[in-house]
Amino acid sequence: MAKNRTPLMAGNWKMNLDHHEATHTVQKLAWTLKDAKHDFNAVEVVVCPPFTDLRSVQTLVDSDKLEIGYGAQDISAHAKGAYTGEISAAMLAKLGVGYAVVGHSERRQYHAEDDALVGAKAKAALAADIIPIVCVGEGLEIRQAGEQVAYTLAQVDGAFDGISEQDAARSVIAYEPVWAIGTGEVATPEDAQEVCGAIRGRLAELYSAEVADAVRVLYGGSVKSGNVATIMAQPDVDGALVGGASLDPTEFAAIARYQSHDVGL
Ligand SMILES: O=C(CO)COP(=O)(O)O
Repeated sequence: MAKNRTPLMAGNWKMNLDHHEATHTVQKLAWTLKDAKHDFNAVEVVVCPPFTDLRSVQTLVDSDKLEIGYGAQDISAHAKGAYTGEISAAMLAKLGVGYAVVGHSERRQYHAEDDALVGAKAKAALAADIIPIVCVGEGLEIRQAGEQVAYTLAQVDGAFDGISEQDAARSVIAYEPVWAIGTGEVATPEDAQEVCGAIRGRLAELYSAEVADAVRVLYGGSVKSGNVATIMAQPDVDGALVGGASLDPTEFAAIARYQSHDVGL
């Protein structure tokens, strides 16, 4: 069955590239895609730089009328007030931010974020019309025990608890098996499909067939231009959340076009 969801290619830069480098990278990405006559309506392209880059990226995107979207890597669950170091959804919305990654495994691991907090962040994003990219995925031990589906679906249940059908329908979920992040150990297309398909099935149970059909489920973990096409061929994979390979604009442009690009990554 043909997918009727617009694929989304999102680059998570993590803690890389200052605001000067961000400007160069987004410019080069835009030019490369323009040269290739990329249809941004056919495949959406988004970068998620560090917070300190967002204003520069906004200025560039606005002044050059780029079709590249941009998102944040995290968002506060709180609206405002005495939360030192946090960035609110309203502040991000003011910068034209369209997406926010929530619950990335690195935040779960290093900042002890649990499903309840991830859900609260997703709700804060949605309330400001920012689309949350809710990250889920199992670690190596869970995978070795064959528990990846149950584990990941429990994360989906927790993160979407209390989120309305309408809000769920415009959310994005990224399945990122922790063992495949930054390791070069990409999940097989079948591994990705197994869990992405199960996530869609769970959305149908939690909400409705319409919500399950609307939500974009991304795969993330060592995605490169050389493996993106087979991953994207899976029926329930609607895009990729790309870490390391998104720092190279030529490579990320190739990924967005599902085309192999030999940069030796
Ligand atoms: O964590 C990731 C994206 O959020 C994946 O990172 P890599 O693409 O570097 O494996």
